[in-house]
Amino acid sequence: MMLTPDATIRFQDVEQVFMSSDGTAVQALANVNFSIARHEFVAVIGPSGCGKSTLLRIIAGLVRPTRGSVQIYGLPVTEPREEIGIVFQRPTLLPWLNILDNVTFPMRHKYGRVTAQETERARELLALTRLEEFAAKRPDELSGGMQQRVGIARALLHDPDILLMDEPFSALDALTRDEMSFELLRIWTEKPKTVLFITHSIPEALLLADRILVMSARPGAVREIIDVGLPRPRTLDTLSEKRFNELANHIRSQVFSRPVAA
Ligand SMILES: Nc1ncnc2c1ncn2[C@@H]1O[C@H](COP(=O)(O)OP(=O)(O)OP(=O)(O)O)[C@@H](O)[C@H]1O
Repeated sequence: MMLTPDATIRFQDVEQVFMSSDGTAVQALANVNFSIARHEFVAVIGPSGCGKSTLLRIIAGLVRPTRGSVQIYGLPVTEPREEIGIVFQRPTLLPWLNILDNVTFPMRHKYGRVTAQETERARELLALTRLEEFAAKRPDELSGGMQQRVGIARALLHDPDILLMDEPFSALDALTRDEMSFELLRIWTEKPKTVLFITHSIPEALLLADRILVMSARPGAVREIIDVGLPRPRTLDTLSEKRFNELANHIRSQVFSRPVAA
């Protein structure tokens, strides 16, 4: 077995079977193998229901795989871990708290209090996500894109080394979505992290990721791992590069074509 010494996240022969409410077994993942290196940005793309969120929830320690193992820094995942931050599709902010208190809320929830240092850090993160002027506002005074940035600031508060993002921009309009992608790249460059980013958007995956994991339809398995290899920093010009379009076409054919029957 080849060891990847610098692997931050490692899936080995992972299989996931769920029991659905009517008692039938649903195989969500079959034989998933891959590794993510430290501070690598990996996007996951694949048909609806192929197990992308399940993959993320296994890394987060929220689901135990039926078979196989997942390791973070060489240790099996047995429960949620401190070094992980998660950003979901919608940020679920608390409407009665202002933006600053929403960012520090996980600390208050977990430890019953927020230290001056954490508040200071939350302010820094609001600056990083370009929201410093909105610290005292309530969530409903912010646009969808701004609320999503609050969700990102909140996930970064405990300075996680690993960031798991489950379609974080899918509820946003196309322009805001592009803007958020560049914003995320800027944050990731300033504060490098290992990122697993689930998306349905091929351009988004190409713009952001070092590698793209293309999954096959349920039961989900890794169909192909693509080295994006587009130069960084990525800009709007990246979208019109020849390689960008070639890769986009290739991924499209992978996601939409059915596997050949054995
Ligand atoms: N807790 C659960 N109990 C039963 N079935 C589940 C559970 N979680 C997920 N599944 C099933 O596992 C399969 C994979 O679900 P998952 O949400 O991981 O897919 P996905 O690729 O993220 O989908 P989408 O792109 O539509 O968000 C689906 O068929 C889903 O119904």
